[in-house]
Amino acid sequence: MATSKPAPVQLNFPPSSSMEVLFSKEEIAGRVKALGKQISEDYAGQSIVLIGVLKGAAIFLSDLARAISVDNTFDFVAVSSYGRARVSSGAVKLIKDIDNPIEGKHVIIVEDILDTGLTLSYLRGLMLQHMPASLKIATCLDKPERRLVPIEADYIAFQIPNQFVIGYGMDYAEKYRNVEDIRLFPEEAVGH
Ligand SMILES: O=P(O)(O)OC[C@H]1O[C@H](OP(=O)(O)OP(=O)(O)O)[C@H](O)[C@@H]1O
Ligand code: HPA
Ligand SMILES: [Mg+2]
Repeated sequence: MATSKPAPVQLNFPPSSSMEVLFSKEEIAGRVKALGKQISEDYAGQSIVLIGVLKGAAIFLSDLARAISVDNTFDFVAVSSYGRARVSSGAVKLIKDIDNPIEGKHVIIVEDILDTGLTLSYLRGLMLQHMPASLKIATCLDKPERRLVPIEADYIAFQIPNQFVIGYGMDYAEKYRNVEDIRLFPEEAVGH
């Protein structure tokens, strides 16, 4: 009797230098500076808590925090999500909560990318339970075509079409987070 095993997933890791640059590090720096200025104006005279979503948002948060001139502190959360691309149930689970209370504080959740919206809509609900004075969302990238739940960011560096990207914190199978530009990951290299 023939038994058929599922084929092992083949992951290809082409060099990032072979990938098309969508946004150069200079363009990113320009947009981050502009967002920092906008946030500083919107929160003039107040202090804010930035909450980064590990791991993707770490690099954007570190640049954004330094582009904001009003008092700010930061904290991190981590979530695990299961088969986001394939399963529409979109189960998201918190695996690291905030370290410090945010009740009565002005909070901005910071993400690298808003894609289906499942991660941010889960986190927004969770953070609202902590009764912050206000809650907004800043994202480096917004991929509106992929949205499965209605959610929008308040601060967006760039909108992108439905293409997979890497760099500036974003990974493919944990690689390429340290790439300085945001680049298009080639469709043909995605593991099947
Ligand atoms: O809008 P969504 O469809 O929910 O997708 C966006 C989320 O997915 C990625 O994180 P991921 O869970 O892959 O983990 P990572 O941040 O550690 O890369 C990305 O960093 C966002 O957090
Ligand atoms: O385009 C993407 N790149 C990396 N991680 C992601 N998570 C959701 N979309 C993406
Ligand atoms: Mg993430």
